[in-house]
Amino acid sequence: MKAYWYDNIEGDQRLPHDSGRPVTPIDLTNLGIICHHYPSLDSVNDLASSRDYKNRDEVTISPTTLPNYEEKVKIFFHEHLHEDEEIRYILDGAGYFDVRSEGDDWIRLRLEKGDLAIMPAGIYHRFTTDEKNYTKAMRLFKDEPKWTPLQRGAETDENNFRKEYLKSRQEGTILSS
Ligand SMILES: CSCCC(=O)/C(O)=C/O
Ligand SMILES: [Fe+2]
Repeated sequence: MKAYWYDNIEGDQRLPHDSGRPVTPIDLTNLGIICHHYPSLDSVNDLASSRDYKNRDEVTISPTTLPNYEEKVKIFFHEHLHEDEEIRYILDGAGYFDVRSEGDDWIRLRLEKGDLAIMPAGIYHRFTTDEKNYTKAMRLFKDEPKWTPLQRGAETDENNFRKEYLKSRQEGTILSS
């Protein structure tokens, strides 16, 4: 996993957009983000049990495998939040998660095969593949596999999960395990 400040230069979202300014693990911890590199599924299974995640699915984001690819890519890259923690494990290929910093700037996380990221409920973020247009990811869910993105707007700023997230960041109460 590599983390850096996004360069904000207009253009293809799939390009690295690396400003050259690195983001430290402490910056990520302060946002409530946890990253691991797990070469085998055993560690993923252990993490799933320890956080009581009962379900999972796999998604292959590429033009040939994902129905309505172009539409989905747009939805993934539209800034949103979830009311659940988001855990993603990259099984193959690579992709970028952009997450909002405390000052509302974009931080880009490049995840490759074996990388796992946990993003807290309420954090604003978006996702894109890289230029190879291929990300195979495992999505972990506590209960039924459901994926509900709430696009950023006045309503999500008032969302209780968003408010809880901001509160927890002030208090530093999200555990970084
Ligand atoms: C790489 S998993 C597909 C994208 C996704 O689940 C998500 O929540 C993007 O923000
Ligand atoms: Fe998401």
